[in-house]
Amino acid sequence: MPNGLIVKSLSGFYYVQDQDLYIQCRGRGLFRKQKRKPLVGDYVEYEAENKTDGYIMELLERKNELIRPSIANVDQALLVFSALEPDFSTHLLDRFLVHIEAAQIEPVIIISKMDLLTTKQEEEIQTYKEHYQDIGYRVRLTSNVAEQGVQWLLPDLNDRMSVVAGQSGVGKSSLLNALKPNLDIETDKISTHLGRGKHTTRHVELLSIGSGLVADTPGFSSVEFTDIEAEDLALYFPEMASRMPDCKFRGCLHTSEPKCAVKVAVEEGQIQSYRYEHYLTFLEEINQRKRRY
Ligand SMILES: Nc1nc2c(ncn2[C@@H]2O[C@H](COP(=O)(O)OP(=O)(O)OP(=O)(O)O)[C@@H](O)[C@H]2O)c(=O)[nH]1
Ligand SMILES: [Zn+2]
Repeated sequence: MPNGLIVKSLSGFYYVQDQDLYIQCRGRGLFRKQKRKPLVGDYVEYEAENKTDGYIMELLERKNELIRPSIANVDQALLVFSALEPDFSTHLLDRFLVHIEAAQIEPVIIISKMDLLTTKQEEEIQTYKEHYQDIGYRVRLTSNVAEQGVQWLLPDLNDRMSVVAGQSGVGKSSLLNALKPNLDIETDKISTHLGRGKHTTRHVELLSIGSGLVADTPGFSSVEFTDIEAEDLALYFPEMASRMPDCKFRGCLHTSEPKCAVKVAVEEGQIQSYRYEHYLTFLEEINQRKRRY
């Protein structure tokens, strides 16, 4: 049976892309009975009745699943933060990063509105950029995305599926709109093909850019640690995770335990102290939440 990718879901139809084929499918009745809902981003087995219509017969295993937007198999999140308006906050950045690490999604940290900064402020952002790069993260700085286009971002988008996320006002829509000139070719083709106007109904759609896919709608804008356990938190700080095996005690939470390799690294300046402070804050939040239940 042929395999394809659901690139759009609208009014009970799933649009399955299989190389050059673009097939309007219905889900098998069985899915409803089993309470399984095909999602945009799902890889599926389908049966085509002809070149344009078919049925989804089986959903292949999902790597992950986001709620908003409702989408499966996300590889990467473009985490947008503005340098100013709203002010850049490592606290908020770390909060997003923990969430993304826990979901096993690769982050790309994008810091927008660099054009608004004084030289001194710019140096500060450059320092943070180095800190996060040292941890192993990709960091991209950008000014006026609209004029800049997206050439700078294209290499990051290839061969994977991305979503855009970040708090309100940071420039997520601006980024998506900057991607659009590239995208319109694809969307136009698809719309004509389906004989309906473009963007008439709000829906999630995967758009191809270069050899990558991007969900055409901003994703989550806030995060809470609802499903993260205290013992796991340090795993989502890569620079702590790599040092944990050297802690004296198994199950070390890196707070007041003796011979903690993480705390030694903080004291020696190998781990940024603000990162460690955020770890402690998040740990406290997780423990508070536990006490409430
Ligand atoms: N100076 C400057 N302004 C920017 C930049 N990127 C976005 N903006 C402006 O910032 C404001 C917010 O941008 P949006 O793209 O709407 O932000 P958003 O993240 O989509 O916001 P929500 O829709 O509220 O989630 C708009 O007025 C943009 O024109 C930038 O790189 N430089
Ligand atoms: Zn420790």
